[in-house]
Amino acid sequence: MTEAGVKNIVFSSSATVYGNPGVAKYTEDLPTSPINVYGQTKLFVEKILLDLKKSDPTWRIALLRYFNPVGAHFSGLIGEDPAGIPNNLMPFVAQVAIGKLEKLRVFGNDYPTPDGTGLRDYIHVEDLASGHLKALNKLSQTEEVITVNLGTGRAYSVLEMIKAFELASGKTIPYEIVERRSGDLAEYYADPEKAKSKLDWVAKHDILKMCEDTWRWQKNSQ
Ligand SMILES: O=c1ccn([C@@H]2O[C@H](COP(=O)(O)OP(=O)(O)O[C@H]3O[C@H](CO)[C@@H](O)[C@H](O)[C@H]3O)[C@@H](O)[C@H]2O)c(=O)[nH]1
Repeated sequence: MTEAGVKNIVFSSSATVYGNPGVAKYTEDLPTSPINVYGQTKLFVEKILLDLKKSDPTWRIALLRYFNPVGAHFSGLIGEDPAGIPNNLMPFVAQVAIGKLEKLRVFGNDYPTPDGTGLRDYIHVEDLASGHLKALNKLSQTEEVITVNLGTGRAYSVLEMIKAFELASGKTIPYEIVERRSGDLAEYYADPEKAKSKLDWVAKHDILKMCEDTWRWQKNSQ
C-alpha cells in the first residue's frame, strides 16, 4: 500500500472482539477480550493497525466492527454461497427453504431470552457497504482512528428469523431444537450511536428485507 501511495485503510473487524463482556448492548469502549481464535485474529489486526498509526501518523484507519451480516444484493445477482453445509443461520435457513437441506437445527431454546433462543443483531450487507463508504468519507476529514460498531441496535431471536424468512419466501422452514452450540452467547447487539454521530450512518434495512434479498439470491443461484 505504501508503494502505491495508499494510506487509507478500512478494516473489516467484528463484534467478536468484545468476547463475553457481561452486557448485551455493545459499546465501542467495552474491553476487548475475544473468546475464540477468529476474534483474536480480528483484534490482533486492529492492534497492528493502531501500531502502524503510531509509527506513521499519516495513515488513516477505520476499524469497523460488524455484527451479523446477512442478506444479498437486491438484484439477486450477488450473494453468499457457502462451501459445504453453512455454519451460519441465514444461509442455512435459505437452503432449507429451497429444499437443499432438510431442516434447521436450532441450537438451544433454554437461553434467558424471551423465546429461549439466541438473539443477534443481523445487519443487511448493503447497510454494511454504505457504512464503508461513510467511513472512507470520514477518513478524508479526520486524522483520528475511527472505531465503530456496524449493527442495527436491534436483536432478533432464531425463531423470529425463521418466521421472517417464512414470510419472505412463502415456504415453511422445518426445524428441531437441539443442544446449545458450544461458545454461543445468549444475546448481544450493537450500540449504533457512535456510528451515527461519527459517520452519520444508520442501518436502513429491516429483517424482512434481509430475508427477501437472501431468498431472491438463493432462488437465482440454483
Ligand atoms: O444452524 C444454526 C446456525 C445458527 N444458529 C443460531 O443462530 C444464531 C446466529 O448464529 P450464526 O449465524 O452462526 O452467527 P454467530 O455465531 O452469532 O456469529 C456470527 O457473527 C459474529 C459477529 O457478531 C461473527 O464474528 C461470526 O463470524 C459470525 O459467524 C445463534 O444464536 C446460533 O446459535 C442455529 O440455531 N442454528
